[in-house]
Amino acid sequence: MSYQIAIGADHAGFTYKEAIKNWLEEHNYTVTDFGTYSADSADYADFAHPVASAVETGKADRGVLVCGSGQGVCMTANKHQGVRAALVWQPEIAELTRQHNDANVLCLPERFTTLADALACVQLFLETEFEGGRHQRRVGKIAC
Ligand SMILES: O=C(CO)[C@H](O)[C@H](O)[C@H](O)COP(=O)(O)O
Repeated sequence: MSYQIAIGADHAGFTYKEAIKNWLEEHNYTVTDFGTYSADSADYADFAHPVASAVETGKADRGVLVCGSGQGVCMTANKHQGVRAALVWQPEIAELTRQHNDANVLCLPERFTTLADALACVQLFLETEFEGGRHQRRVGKIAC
């Protein structure tokens, strides 16, 4: 069965969201695109909540969100139970947040990272395994 990815962005993340969607589809992921669907000004929470809900309810295996700084989508997604949304701007951080934090939603800042780095982050986020062990204990302490 194909891996399900929920994706979303505001206007400031629209260009990278489109490029990431194309990359995911070229690599045989199944993508649900929650918008936005143009570069017109929009509110990041309107797209981050549906993506996070899809991960929270198991309708998506992972989520990818993009806004200008990555902050607004990340704050919004982390309001959802079971969602561990990580703000990531370079590939090494993408790898670490999978290995150490078992992140299930990737938040990217279009205004502060290159598209090449953003795509590398997506690839590492999807292909890197959680290490468990001491990190499992710590992740277990996040929920309150
Ligand atoms: O949520 C954000 C900041 O925390 C995002 O970067 C938004 O994309 C940004 O605030 C949008 O700004 P704009 O001036 O309305 O384009």
